[in-house]
Amino acid sequence: NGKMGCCSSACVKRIPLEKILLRRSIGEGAFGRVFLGECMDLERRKLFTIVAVKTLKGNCSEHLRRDFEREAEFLATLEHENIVHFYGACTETSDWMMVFEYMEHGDLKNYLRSHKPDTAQCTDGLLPTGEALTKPELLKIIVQIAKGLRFLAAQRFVHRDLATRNCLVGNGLKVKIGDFGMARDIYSTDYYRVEGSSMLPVRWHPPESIFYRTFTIESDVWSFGVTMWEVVTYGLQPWSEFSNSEVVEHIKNCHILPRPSGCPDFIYDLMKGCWKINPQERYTMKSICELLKDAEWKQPDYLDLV
Ligand SMILES: CC(C)(C)c1ccc(C(=O)Nc2cc(-c3ccccc3)nn2-c2ccccc2)cc1
Repeated sequence: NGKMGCCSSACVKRIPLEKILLRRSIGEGAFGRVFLGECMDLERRKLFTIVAVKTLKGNCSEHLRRDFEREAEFLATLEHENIVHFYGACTETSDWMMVFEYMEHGDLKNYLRSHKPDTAQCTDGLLPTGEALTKPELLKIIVQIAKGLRFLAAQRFVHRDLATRNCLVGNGLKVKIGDFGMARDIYSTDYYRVEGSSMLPVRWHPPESIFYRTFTIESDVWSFGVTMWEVVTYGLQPWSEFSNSEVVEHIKNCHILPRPSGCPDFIYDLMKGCWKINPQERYTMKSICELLKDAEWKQPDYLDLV
């Protein structure tokens, strides 16, 4: 089900079943469930580690199991502070388990939506669960996703589904790219079932991915631009005024998302650099990280009242 890349020599750490304690379900999807749990003897000097455990339903096909194995092998090779850490797998029972680091605040899309400034809050009736995120904090989130994606690009890994729904938030506003394959269940409106093929997140895809089904490091850069737009708007739906089929038309006509109110020009210029129609003209994640390095959110808020 996932799209993790080629199998690698890295062996996956085998975690014995008796070391894993599942506490409560934190996610339910078509292909399995995710639990909050504890894992013994995972880290030195620690009796147990709080973990997120993704289970793969026991009755799934042999093909899915092979997929699962390959994904686990590949995940084990990716180590970066902005990529969700994968500890290992347990295949002793019919329900296989993948053990990940636990990110306390869940997915970034939900986190942004529940930390919006008051003004925009009352529209959807959601009560703020915490303080609104400040502009400098939004920039800090964008920088962390950029570093994670730069690392994946350096590993020649094409993600194909970068979006805030597939990023996770931990304590201290730690943000990492990673997910449990639940996005199509939890955020089904982000996906469009194109004729006969799988569900595609067309609002995050460049023209070449939608029309030629090519996915590259450069198409991930386009998705990063849309992900920045999501962060700056505290989790708005891109092209929310259009249906999926209208969005496909829009992208075909080279329309790009408008500058969100309050978004500084230097951030919107970065987005536009990710949305060049010619993939080769788009910024690289390396150049984006450079440009973000010395940037702060200088734009005072009152400017977006004009
Ligand atoms: C950022 C890293 C490299 C850590 C990464 C990259 C890709 C995925 C991924 O591909 N997720 C993913 C999608 C689906 C998926 C479900 C249903 C339909 C279509 C796709 N499953 N998974 C999944 C499978 C096993 C473990 C966890 C996640 C995750 C992290």
